[in-house]
Amino acid sequence: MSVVAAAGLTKRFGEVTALDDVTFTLTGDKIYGLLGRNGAGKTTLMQLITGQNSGTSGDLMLFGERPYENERVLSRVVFIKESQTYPTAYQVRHVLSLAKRLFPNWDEDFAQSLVDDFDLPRKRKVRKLSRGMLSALGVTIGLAARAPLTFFDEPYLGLDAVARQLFYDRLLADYAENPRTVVLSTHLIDEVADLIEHVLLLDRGKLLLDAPSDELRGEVVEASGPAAAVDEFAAAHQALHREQLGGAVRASLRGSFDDAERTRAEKLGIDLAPVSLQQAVVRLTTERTNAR
Ligand SMILES: Nc1ncnc2c1ncn2[C@@H]1O[C@H](COP(=O)(O)OP(=O)(O)OP(=O)(O)O)[C@@H](O)[C@H]1O
Repeated sequence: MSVVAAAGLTKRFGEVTALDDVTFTLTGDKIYGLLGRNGAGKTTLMQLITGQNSGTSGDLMLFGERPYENERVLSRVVFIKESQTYPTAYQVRHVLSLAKRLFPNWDEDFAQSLVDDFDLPRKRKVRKLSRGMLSALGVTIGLAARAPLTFFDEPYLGLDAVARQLFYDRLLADYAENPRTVVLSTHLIDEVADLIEHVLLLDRGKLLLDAPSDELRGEVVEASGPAAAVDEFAAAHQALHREQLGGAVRASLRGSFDDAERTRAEKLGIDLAPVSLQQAVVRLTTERTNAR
C-alpha cells in the first residue's frame, strides 16, 4: 500500500488554482524533496495530505484512507511548519510533554538529546524563545515523533547554518535506524541534495517532475564549447538555457546523456559538466516560465 496516493488532485481558492490535476504516489521509507518556487502549491499540497483542508476535485488517499477529518490515519503523520504556533504560556518542557502524549511513536530519549544538541532552554516560555529556538523546537518534535509520515515545511528557516547541519545529520542518522517516509519542503536545495532520494517538483500548481534525484541530476547537463558545435549537439536535446559569450556558448540541456552522446560531445569539442540538483531545478522551472 502506498503512503500517499493522489490522482488528479486539484485545489482552487476562488480564482487561484493552487494545485492543478496533480497525480503521484509516495511509497514508504524514502526521503522526498518537495520543491518549487514561491506559490508553487507545496504548502497547499501538504495541507491536503495532512487533512487540514480538502481538495476541490480529484482523489487523495493517506495510508489507504481519505485523510480529511480522519483521526485514524492522521495520527500517523507529523507536520512541522515554519510558522508553527504553540500555546504561548507553555514552557519548552510542557510542549514536549504534550507532543509525547500526541505521538504514539515518540522517543523521549531522542527528544531530550535533541533539546541538548540545540541548546534549548527547557524552562523558558515559548513566547520568549528566539526564532531559531522556535525552529529548533519544531525540528525536535518532528524528529522525535518518529511518525510514519513526517513533513517538514521549511521549519528550519530560523536555524543558523550550524544548527541546520545538525538537523540534517540527526535526521539522516535517525532515518537510517528508523526508516519512514519524510517529506522536506525547502528552497535550500543544495543543502539537502544529499539527503533527498526523490524529487517532486511543483510549478504553478502542476507537478513538473516526479523522479529519483540521481536520475534528475543525470538528465540535465551543462554543455560548453564553440557556438556552432554546441548548437548542433543541443538539437538532439531539450535546451533549457543558452548563454553566448563571443563565439562560445554554454547551454543547459535535458535529455539522455549515455556513452554514445558523451563521445559525440567530445568529438565536437564540447565539455559536458554535471549540474547540481539546485541548478537542475532552477533551469527546469525557469524554462517553463520562459516558455509561457
Ligand atoms: N487560503 C488561501 N486563499 C487564497 N489563495 C491561497 C490560499 N492558500 C494558498 N493560496 C494561493 O495558492 C497558491 C499556492 O500557495 P502555497 O502556499 O501552496 O505555495 P508554496 O509553494 O507553499 O509557496 P512558498 O514557497 O512561497 O511557501 C498561491 O498562489 C497562494 O497565493
